[in-house]
Amino acid sequence: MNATAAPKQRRWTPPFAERALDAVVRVPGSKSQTARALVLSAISDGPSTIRRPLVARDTLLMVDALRSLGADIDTGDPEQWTVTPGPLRGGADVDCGLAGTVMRFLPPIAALADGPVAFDGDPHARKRPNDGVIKALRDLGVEVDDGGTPALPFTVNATGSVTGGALEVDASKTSQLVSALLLAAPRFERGLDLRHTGDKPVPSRPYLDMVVQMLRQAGADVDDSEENRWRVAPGTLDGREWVIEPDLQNAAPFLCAAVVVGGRITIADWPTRTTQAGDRIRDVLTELGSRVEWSRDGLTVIGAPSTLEVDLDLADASELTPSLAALFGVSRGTSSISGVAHIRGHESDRISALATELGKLGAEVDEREDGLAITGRETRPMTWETYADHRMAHAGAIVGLVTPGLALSDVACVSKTWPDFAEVWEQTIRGGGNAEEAEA
Ligand SMILES: O=C(O)C1=C[C@@H](OP(=O)(O)O)[C@@H](O)[C@H](O)C1
Ligand SMILES: C=C(OP(=O)(O)O)C(=O)O
Repeated sequence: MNATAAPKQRRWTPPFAERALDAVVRVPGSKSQTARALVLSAISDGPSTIRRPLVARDTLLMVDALRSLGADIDTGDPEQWTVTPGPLRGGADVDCGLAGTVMRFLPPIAALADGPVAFDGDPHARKRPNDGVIKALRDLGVEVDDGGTPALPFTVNATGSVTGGALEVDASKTSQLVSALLLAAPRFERGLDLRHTGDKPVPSRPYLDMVVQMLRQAGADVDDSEENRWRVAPGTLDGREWVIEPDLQNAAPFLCAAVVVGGRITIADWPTRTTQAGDRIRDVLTELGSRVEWSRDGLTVIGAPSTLEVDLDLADASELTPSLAALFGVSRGTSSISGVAHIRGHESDRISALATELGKLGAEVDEREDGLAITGRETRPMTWETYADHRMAHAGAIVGLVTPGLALSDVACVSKTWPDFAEVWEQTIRGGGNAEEAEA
């Protein structure tokens, strides 16, 4: 199977949970850290290594794209990739798949190449918002040909350099616009003085701490002391060793499973300090009444099915929405999620997709512009549509724990960030998890 091609659909019946859970789960590396490490390594002055990278469709698409732009990337060892930068060349065709990180992070890098770079992706990727990136590049003096529609497909007509300087953007649809510009900024002749001037706040803020931290680790001079303003000095970046943390967003469905079914789930190697937005799940599950404990192995959640009544603003951790909405859809009580209007532009319109599927399941759902209120009711057998969205598949797996006769229309979409998700989920629910296997 070609790991970067759009996956062929596979129907899946997730396991029904027969007993309380007791498992240690090892989740693969952070998508967001792997993407940033790849980009920074490709524009550094020397070679880098990336330890424990995420090996999945999104990051392999990033690898392919950076190779076509001139980097030499060795992915032969899945535990450690090496990146040797080369001059950025034009003439490349970049396949973004459905990866927001590729479609946003790479156009500003492509603008530094010595010729045109064309971008396209999966059918739904053409619907994801990218007007911010295109407008920002034009405001920086880079010519972009989008055929009149500011979304994929488009071509960045690069000429080898970007002047940079002061720039205002509206990043309220996606934080990735800010991350994208900051990643390329050290290579702009005058660096970048970037301001978010939109009426609404930038969502998913922890990802901006992540990009600033990683830029500094690579030797960049970044000033983020003023709210909604980031200043990056021009300069070179150092090649280095990156160590990627486990992906906490991908851990979330497993932790939610402990609450739905009862029992304990440990996620191995949970970082004690992190900029990952998914770390928020610890506080959320504590607020929901679960026990959350650190141990030598990692982070353990001890859950029990109970009535859930919370109102969560998930603006900073919006990718948790599908798993938590699924949890609310199979629990007693009414809970709500707000602050996530922008996830209508994620891999699917997640608010509408969740409202539709949870409604079919039997839950009472109030779909709002920026979230959902959900009251769990008795569930009924159904086909849970996944909309080519990995996190909708995670949500379907959660509701399947207590819904006999539920099948997912497609589980292959999980290849975006974790090709083995379904197998690990089955092992975990049936007993054991995957940690011993990973260590063997
Ligand atoms: O920078 C990143 O790595 C990401 C930022 C977030 O994007 P949004 O700001 O669009 O939510 C997040 O949802 C996405 O999965 C990864
Ligand atoms: C929003 C997501 O991804 P992307 O990086 O494609 O925006 C996600 O993984 O939930």
